Amino acid sequence: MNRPASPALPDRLPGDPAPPLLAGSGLRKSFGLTRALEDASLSLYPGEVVAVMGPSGSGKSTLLHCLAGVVRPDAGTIEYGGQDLVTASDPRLSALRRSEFGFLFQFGQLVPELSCLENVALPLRLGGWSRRRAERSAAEWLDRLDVGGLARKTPGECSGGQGQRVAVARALITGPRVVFADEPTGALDSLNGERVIRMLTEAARETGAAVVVVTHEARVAAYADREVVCRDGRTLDTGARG
Ligand SMILES: Nc1ncnc2c1ncn2[C@@H]1O[C@H](COP(=O)(O)OP(=O)(O)OP(=O)(O)O)[C@@H](O)[C@H]1O
Repeated sequence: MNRPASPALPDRLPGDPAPPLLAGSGLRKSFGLTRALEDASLSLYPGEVVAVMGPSGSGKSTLLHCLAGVVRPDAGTIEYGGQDLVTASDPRLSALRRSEFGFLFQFGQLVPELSCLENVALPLRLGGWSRRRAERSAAEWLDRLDVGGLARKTPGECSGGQGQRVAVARALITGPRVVFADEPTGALDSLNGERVIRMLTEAARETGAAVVVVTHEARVAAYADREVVCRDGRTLDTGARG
C-alpha cells in the first residue's frame, strides 16, 4: 500500500522558542602552543544582553573575537542568522562586521585626528552616507549619550568616560543587531563605568540590539540578562538572571 507523503515539517512550530541569533558551539582556538579555547559555546538571542566573565587568560576575548568573525576558530561551529561564520569568506565577514555588528573596546577605538562628531559619523560614511546625513545622525546619537557638547572636540580632549560614551554612540549608529563589547568599562572609575554600561544596555534595548559584554566586574555583569563564565577555555552558562 502506498503511504501518503508526509508534509514537510516547518522549521519551527507555533510556541517553539525563537532560535538564537548567534550560536557558537564547541569552539577551539590555539595561538601557537597556547590553547585559548578548549570547548566554548555561547548562544545569543535577539535583543539579549550576555556578560562573559572569568579569570584573566580564560579565553573571554578570544571567544568574543570568534563570535564576531574577527578570529577564525580551529574547530567548532558558529551560526549567525543561518550563515556559517567559520567557513565564510573574509570579504563576507568584513561586510557582516560593518553592517550588522558594532564594537566597543576598553580604549583606543576612536580616531584621534577626527572630532567626536566625525568619529561617530564614520561607520555611516564608510557605508556610503553623505557627510550631512551621517553627521546629523551622529549629532543625535551624541545627544542621546549626553555628550552632545563634545561634537567638535577631539577624543584627546575628552575624559575617559566621555570618550567611552562617544564610542557607544559610534558602536550603535549603524543599528547593529549585535554589539560586541570587550571590557568597555575596564579603564574607567566605578561611577563612569556604571554610567557607560547603563547607557550601552539602555540604548541597545531601545534599538533591539543584542550585546555580548566581556567584563571582570560583577556590577557590570549585573546589567546583563545572563552570564556565561569562561574557565580554561571552556564555558559554563550560569543561566538567566533573576
Ligand atoms: N593573538 C594571540 N596570540 C597569542 N596568544 C594569544 C593571542 N590572543 C590570546 N592569546 C592567549 O590565549 C589565552 C586566552 O586569552 P584571552 O585574551 O582570550 O583571555 P581573556 O580571558 O580575555 O583574558 P583577560 O581577561 O586577561 O583579557 C591567553 O593565554 C592569551 O595569552
